[in-house]
Amino acid sequence: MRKQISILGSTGSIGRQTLDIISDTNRFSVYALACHHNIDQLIEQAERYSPVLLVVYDKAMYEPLKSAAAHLNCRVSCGMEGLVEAATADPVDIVLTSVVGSIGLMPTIEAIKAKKTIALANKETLVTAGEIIMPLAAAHGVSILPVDSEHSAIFQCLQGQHADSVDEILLTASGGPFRTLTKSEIAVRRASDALKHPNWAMGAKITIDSATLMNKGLEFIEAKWLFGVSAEQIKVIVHPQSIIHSMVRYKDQSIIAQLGAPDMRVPIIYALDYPNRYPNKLEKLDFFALKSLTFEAPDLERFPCLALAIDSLAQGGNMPAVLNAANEELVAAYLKETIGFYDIAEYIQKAMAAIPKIENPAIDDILMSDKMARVEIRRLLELRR
Ligand SMILES: NC(=O)C1=CN([C@@H]2O[C@H](COP(=O)(O)OP(=O)(O)OC[C@H]3O[C@@H](n4cnc5c(N)ncnc54)[C@H](OP(=O)(O)O)[C@@H]3O)[C@@H](O)[C@H]2O)C=CC1
Ligand SMILES: CC(=O)[C@@H](O)[C@H](O)COP(=O)(O)O
Ligand SMILES: [Mn+2]
Repeated sequence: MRKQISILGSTGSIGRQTLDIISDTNRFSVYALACHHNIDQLIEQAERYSPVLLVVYDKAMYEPLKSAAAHLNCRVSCGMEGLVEAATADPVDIVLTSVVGSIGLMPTIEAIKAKKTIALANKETLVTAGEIIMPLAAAHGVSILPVDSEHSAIFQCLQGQHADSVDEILLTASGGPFRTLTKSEIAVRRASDALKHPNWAMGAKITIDSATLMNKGLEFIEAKWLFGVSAEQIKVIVHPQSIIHSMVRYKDQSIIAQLGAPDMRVPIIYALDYPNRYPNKLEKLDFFALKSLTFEAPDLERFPCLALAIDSLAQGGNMPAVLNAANEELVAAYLKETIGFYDIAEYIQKAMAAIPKIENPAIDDILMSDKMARVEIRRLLELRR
């Protein structure tokens, strides 16, 4: 029986690679495809993959989507209700959450309540509400299968091992495009420079996060919740080649690593077809073509966003949600070239200081904190105009 999959964010980098890799298999049927506003691409995907449901989040695009989909045999929906419908419909087995940003939180929660397997690419979900999501998934007997390459690697390194034999998680980072630059050189780099990731072709937001090392900070928080370790048990190691996708050090000093070419289709299909290893036709990693694998410590002075993310986790409560929402707003501003590289860290810090801390937040507190952080960032950026 083919598994029915809903892809939230099908028009993005992860969504497109997912459709690419599953079209080589006969394991999956596409139940729903969802996007923010790129309905032209959504229609092209629908023509090829024949989903039952198409969703556009932007309500202004609902009528245009309906007209464009008139020749297709599928339902059309919009807004958060549409995303939730895609995430919870009865026939759906797996929900791939590959939207960007904290918008992924509510559909994921509803999918968990509907007992769907979650293939989680959207790291912002666990960053903002990992403390709520993980127990919720456990209570509903739902698996959260990581798609993020490092977390897929760690998950693979943990297979068949006892949780209490883990010493630490070694989370690898490429270091991004500014790894070798001085602070004053980085300070004047623009989004067009930051968008040149050395190893991965990804969406704009995560690519900027890689340049600031916020991506590694978000992944640090994601790892804490996914694998139930303490922050002290997670070490970030800069590994510029992105061949080792992460490692686990065990208490006997054995280290298990997962390696491969930097290709997201590997962790995507691993999550979707877990525990199988689908025999795909992707390029084989050629060890003799690799010059070397190197390692460095992260520099928190040049990349303060990593320290801020770790600090938000130490503060706990709603602070990671505040950090994340502030970062989303600031990355959007950096992409528009209205702020500089180091403004991102500076204003995140300001938002974290301004928003009242909430211990043990409920989902409504998380959503409110997310909103407050965005309002605060917009206010601060308006003031400096
Ligand atoms: N790209 C990668 O290699 C990796 C990505 N991730 C994570 O996966 C997630 C997606 O990243 P990526 O694919 O790069 O991002 P992209 O920017 O390439 O794609 C984002 C996708 O989300 C959709 N989207 C955005 N907002 C909404 C919304 N409100 N409602 C519905 N759909 C929405 C976009 O639709 P539209 O096209 O209409 O704007 C698009 O389909 C992020 O959380 C990222 O951190 C994790 C590891 C690797
Ligand atoms: C492909 C993937 O998982 C990204 O999150 C990637 O890890 C980004 O690279 P760095 O953040 O290590 O630069
Ligand atoms: Mn990653």
